[in-house]
Amino acid sequence: MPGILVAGTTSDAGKSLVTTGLCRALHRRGLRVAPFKAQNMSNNSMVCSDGSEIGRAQYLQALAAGVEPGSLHNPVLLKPSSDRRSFVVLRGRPAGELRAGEYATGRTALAQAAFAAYDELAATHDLVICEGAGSPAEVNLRGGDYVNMGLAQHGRLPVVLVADIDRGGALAALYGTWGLLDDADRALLSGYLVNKFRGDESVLEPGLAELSRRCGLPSYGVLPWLADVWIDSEDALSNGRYAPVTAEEPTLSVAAVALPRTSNATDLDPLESEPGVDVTVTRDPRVCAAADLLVLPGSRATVADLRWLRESGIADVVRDRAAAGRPVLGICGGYQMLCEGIDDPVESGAGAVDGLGMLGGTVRFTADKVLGRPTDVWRGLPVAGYTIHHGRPDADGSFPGGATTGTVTGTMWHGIFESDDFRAEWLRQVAEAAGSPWRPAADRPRFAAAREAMIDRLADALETHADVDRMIEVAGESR
Ligand SMILES: NC(=O)CC[C@H](N)C(=O)O
Repeated sequence: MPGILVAGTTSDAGKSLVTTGLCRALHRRGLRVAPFKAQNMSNNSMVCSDGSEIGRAQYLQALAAGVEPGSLHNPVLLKPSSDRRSFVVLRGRPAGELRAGEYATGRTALAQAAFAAYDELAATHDLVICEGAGSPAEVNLRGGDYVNMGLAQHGRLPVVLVADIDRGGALAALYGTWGLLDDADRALLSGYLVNKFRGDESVLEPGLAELSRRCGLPSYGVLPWLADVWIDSEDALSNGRYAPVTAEEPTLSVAAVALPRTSNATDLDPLESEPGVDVTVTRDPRVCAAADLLVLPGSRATVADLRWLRESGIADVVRDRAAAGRPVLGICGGYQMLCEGIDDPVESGAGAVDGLGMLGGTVRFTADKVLGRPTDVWRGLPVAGYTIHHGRPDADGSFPGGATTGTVTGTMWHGIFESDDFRAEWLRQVAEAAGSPWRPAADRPRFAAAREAMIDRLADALETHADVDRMIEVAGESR
């Protein structure tokens, strides 16, 4: 059965967006389509209904494709805990660690599992839309590659190269990618797609014509810059991802700490989606002190990030805020940091260390990983979340998945702010405690509906600006 590989000339070229949009566009055309990413390196993950853990982006792509998300869609997930070490999730379950030097040697088993997952998807769908990682032109990594050209060769997949024209150098990046591949890999390139374009397309046209003339690759189209499309990202929390609040309305300011090993940064998306709530991702203690709400997000390295928090001066801000009755929220790793003590022979191997002591009890890390999708009712409002952690605090349940003492709250659950009524009511209380005039608007957008609409806008953009027919056609010729 056919497939296609969406590869990027750089990280962040928009592969995930294109893959998501294609999944929806082909699903709308009545095709049985599935997303696939052989290996994702990300700390933004999600728990599927069968308890397996995959990248957030692939989870969303499966929803866009109208299929139940599962570990087949992202068989290998590497969760970096330092620059030289990653936790391995294989077919949705923890499978040890990988160190930087082992990338060439320790990955044969991962490649086999990834190819087997692709074959299974390909056998049961009309079309598999594969997303590459980074750039396929990293020829130094080509030997053990199973996510870019290695996968393309395995499945004989035609490749669509996506280039980000917003950052500049898109033509050179496309030409350079074409030029660096060996003949066998180059033969699989089927065309390119220019992404994030703003301005007059007729100015770009001669550049594309020259590029096509030189490398013989056709253009699949030019996708415009889509300002109002955000997506469950695989990348770490980064400043500038969130649009500032511009209206002359009361605002609730939220400072989210950019921990070095932030995990599940997507927890902030529903807060950002709330009209009048202004989320700033920061490492500045002054911004953390001034905000109405301070959020410590999840972390893939709780003890190391707690040390960083102390060194940054933000731990002092947390203490001052708690003493002054100003709101603080810790999510998962952030909650663990707020507890009295942490006993961690697993993630950091540090043993017993002091926490910030804002919430009670000791967090105990165990080798087995908690993966779940719990639900609760808080003040009559339904709350749903998901759990991905080794460390278990003594949560007293005074808050879903956690505890509240005064204005300091912790939860082990990710994704809880996607529960619309709960989000509004909790933020209303935060605004009151912080002395902010912000109140939730009656006609607030529902988060899941907003995300669905975004997926549809992506599909519309592809149908309008890209040659989707030709992509289906070349995919059909792949085997
Ligand atoms: N998702 C998280 O924040 C995980 C917290 C911590 N690293 C743990 O495994 O327990």
